[in-house]
Amino acid sequence: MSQTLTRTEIAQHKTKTDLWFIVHDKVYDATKFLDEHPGGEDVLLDVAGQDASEAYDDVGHSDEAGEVLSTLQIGTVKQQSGDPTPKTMQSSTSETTHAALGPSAGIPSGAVYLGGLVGSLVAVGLYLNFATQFGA
Ligand code: HEM
Repeated sequence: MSQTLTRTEIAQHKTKTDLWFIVHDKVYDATKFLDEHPGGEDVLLDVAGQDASEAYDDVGHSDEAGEVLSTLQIGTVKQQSGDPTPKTMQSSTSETTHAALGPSAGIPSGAVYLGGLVGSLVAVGLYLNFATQFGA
């Protein structure tokens, strides 16, 4: 079967008797598989109607699991302009933002060093002045 389904449509199938989810842009109907899942039905209910790609990969499922998964496919995800950006894209964007802020943020270290040096010289000067006056 190769129907294309929107994320909004998929999100409506999130009950024990009607359970879909997405793994890598493919849509699966896991309703019949709920009872058989070696990892239990709760984890599948947790991702019902949602994108389960990360959760599925995190477990390190076997090739056998992948074969079962492929028998449950009912379609693919229809890409829409309002869809959330993939995680990898988001993190690279925020890294760029940090990098852009980096050089302009904070005081240059040279200025801090110079400030410290001037401060020390003033302190030594005051001490010498004091010592000369009072003969310490
Ligand atoms: C229809 C999709 C899925 C299929 C066909 C499937 C299949 C399997 C199979 C065959 C196993 C036994 C171990 C292995 O062969 O890798 C397993 C274990 C497991 N799965 Fe899934 N799985 C699916 C989805 C998920 C999802 C979406 C999650 C997490 C949200 C998940 C979490 C787990 C966990 C926690 C285990 C237990 C591992 C253990 O006890 O060692 N599974 N799954």
